[in-house]
Formats: sequence, C-alpha cells, structure tokens
Amino acid sequence: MISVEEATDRLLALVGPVEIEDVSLRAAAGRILAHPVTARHDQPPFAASSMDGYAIGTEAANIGDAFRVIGESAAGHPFKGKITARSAVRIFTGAMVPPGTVRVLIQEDVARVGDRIVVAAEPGGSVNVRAAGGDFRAGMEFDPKRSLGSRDVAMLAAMGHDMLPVRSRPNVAILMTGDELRPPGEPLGPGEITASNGYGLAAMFDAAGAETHLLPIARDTSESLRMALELATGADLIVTIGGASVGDHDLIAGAASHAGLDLAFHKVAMRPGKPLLAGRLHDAAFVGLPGNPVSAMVCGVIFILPMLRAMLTLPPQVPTRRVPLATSLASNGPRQHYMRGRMTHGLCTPFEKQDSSLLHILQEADVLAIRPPNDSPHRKGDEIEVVPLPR
Ligand SMILES: Nc1nc2c(c(=O)[nH]1)N[C@H]1C(S)=C(S)[C@@H](COP(=O)(O)OP(=O)(O)OC[C@H]3O[C@@H](n4cnc5c(N)ncnc54)[C@H](O)[C@@H]3O)O[C@H]1N2
Ligand code: MOO
Repeated sequence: MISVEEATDRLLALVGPVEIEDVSLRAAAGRILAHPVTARHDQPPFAASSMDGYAIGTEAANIGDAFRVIGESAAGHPFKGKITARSAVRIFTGAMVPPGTVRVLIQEDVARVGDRIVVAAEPGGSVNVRAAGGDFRAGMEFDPKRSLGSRDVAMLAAMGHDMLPVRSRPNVAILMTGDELRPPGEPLGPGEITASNGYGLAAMFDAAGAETHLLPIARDTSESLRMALELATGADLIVTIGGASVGDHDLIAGAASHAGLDLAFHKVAMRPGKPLLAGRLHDAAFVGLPGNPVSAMVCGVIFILPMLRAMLTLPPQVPTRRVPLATSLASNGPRQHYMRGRMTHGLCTPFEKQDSSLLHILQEADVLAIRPPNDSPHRKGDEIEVVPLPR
C-alpha cells in the first residue's frame, strides 16, 4: 500500500489546468482569474473633494478671510472654470475639484452671505482633496491568486472590468454505486439505506469551484457500472463512491478497468480511505472512493479538493496547522489516521468514536487530527497537526 503523500503525488499527476473562459463581473465571485488584469483608469480618475464645502485656491485660510463664490462643482457636474486666489467654488463630496484648487473648506467652518463666504472657524489641517490615482493608478496589476470574493469584485468593478478571464469550473461527475442505495426522501425497503455521500461531496466540490453532476445511482452489476461510466463522458474528473474494496460485489476496479482505466494505484495506507483507487479514464481523471460515508468525505477533503485546486491553478496543498491536544491518545496503527476532532479554546479533542460510518460525528467535527503511521502515544498538551474541515 502506498502512503498518503505518494497517493497525493500520483493524484495530482492525473490532472492539469482547466480551460479559460470569459464571464461577466456579476458571475465572477468564486471564480479564479486566469491571468492578471490591469486597471483601465486612475481611481479616482480626477482629484476629488472628500467633503461638502468650498474649494479655494490658497493654503492660507484664517478666521475672517473672505472669498467670492464663483460657481459650483457637484459629483458628475464639474465646474468649468478655474479658481483664483481669492475665489471659491461651492463643492460637494466626490465632485471634481476645479483647476487651481489648493484645499476644500468644510461648510461647517464658513459662513455664507450671498456670493461670499467668510472663514468662521479655524479650519483643520486636512486639505480634503483626494488626489487623482490616490486609490490606484491606471495599469496597476491585479491577480489575487485565490477565488474572487466580494472585495475583489468591488476592486475589479472600480478598475473598469465588465468581463473577466477566469478558469472554467472543473466538470466533475459523481457516481454513487450500490444495490442498497435509495435517493434521499424515498422509502427504504429491507436492506436498503439512503445514499448520502454523493450529495455531501457535490456540495464540497461546488463550494471549491467545481460544477458537479450527480449521475443516477448505479447498481452492483458490471453492466450498470459500464452504462453509468459512459454517462460520465465529458467530465474532467469522474468520482465513484462505493464498491472499491475487496468484496464479491465491489466491482468498481473491474468495471473501470474494463472501460479503459489506466490505473495509477489502488489502496492507500490511510484510515479512513484505504480502498481508494485512481487513474486516467480516457480524457478524465478517475477516483474511486470507498463507500463508507466518512471515508468518502475525508478522501474528498484530503485528495479531491487538492486535485480541484490544481485544476484551477491554485496551490493544491491541504492546509494544516499545529494545535495542542486536549486529551491523551494511544499509539497509532500502520495507516495514517485522520481522526475526526473538535476544537475548543484552541485545544483539539478527537472524538471517542471513529467508525467510518458515523456521519453525525463527522458533521460535529471541525478538524481532522492527523496521526502518522505508527505514531507513538500522545499526552494531553502535545502538539498535533490538524486539517481544518471545510463547512
Ligand atoms: N475484507 C475486507 N473488507 C473490507 C475492507 C478490507 O480491506 N477487507 N476494507 C474496508 C474499508 S476500510 C472500507 S472503507 C470499506 C469500503 O468499501 P467499498 O468502497 O467497497 O464500499 P461499499 O462496500 O460499497 O460500502 C461501504 C458502506 O458504505 C455504504 N455506502 C456506499 N455508498 C454510499 C453512499 N453513496 N451513501 C451512503 N452510504 C453509502 C454502504 O452501504 C456500506 O455500508 O470496505 C471495508 N471492507
Ligand atoms: O478505510 Mo475504511 O475507509 O477505514 O472505513
């Protein structure tokens, strides 16, 4: 059996960057820029007043000084003339300051009588003018190298972009397999269970930037699996769930191989997730996940999310951090164990129950505590590496 590190390397070797497409700014949140974009103009494009008041053409303004008001500059309606030393222009926040402006007096500091203003209070030190390009300059490069968030979108809008080159969403096909599986909401006959993993994984992959399709549940027959794999044609990544182990009805490895799978590996020294298999199936990467609900979801976090990040040209590494343990732990066996745990006040408590069928434990967990193969026992307070679980 290969190690988690070796499996990760082989999985990442199965994928490459997805195509580039143009999307509208409104559809850009959550997407990844395919290349840097540049600001189309200075921001602000002109020197602008930051306050409502009067633009004047001199730095010196002492109590009692008078200025003649020669016009008005409002946002979107610039004053057409020029300011001289003893004149003033009524101005509003965001309006272009007229040529010759040295500062803006806020209206609270002046008294207006007819077409004259008189400085009535000591103006503060601020000139109340925002320089052209004071936020950013035309030509400035923007490349956040992460999925675009609301602040990035605001920035791109201000930079003058209505369409953006982004990485396509990796097209993922998920195939749940098993005669016992019924879709959620359907009544259960004898021996049947509700299919769950595919839904959780689809939500996980879509949140990571994929476009995931859930194929109809396949039965445990070679014919059903063959037909189902055909339905996955066109996907960048095919993920099957279940039937990956060694039982008489675990047919995925055989069916995928029959369909043309170029196998990269089968079985990883990890817990949960041991029966994982992967390879290339025609034009797609192929990953066969174990059926146990926790195994499938943990493998999604540890293996598929990095593959999706690589396809989106993001750094693929699984994020980890070191935290102290709130409890002691017995030694670990030969497989790398991803223990479901919970963080409280900065300390990690792995759950008592770690069976890979227990979805309610996974749902309550917020980290996976990593126990390397044959890890020695730990005392309370020892530091351990954890993977934060995505919501
Ligand atoms: N003799 C051995 N038996 C098993 C081994 C082994 O090494 N030797 N490995 C065990 C491990 S570890 C795992 S993990 C499981 C995984 O096996 P499969 O990938 O073949 O999964 P299934 O047998 O199809 O299903 C396991 C379990 O999960 C349920 N399941 C399947 N799909 C779904 C779904 N979409 N949603 C919810 N639950 C699902 C299924 O009903 C089973 O209960 O094999 C061990 N056995
Ligand atoms: O590897 Mo299995 O996923 O422990 O239950």
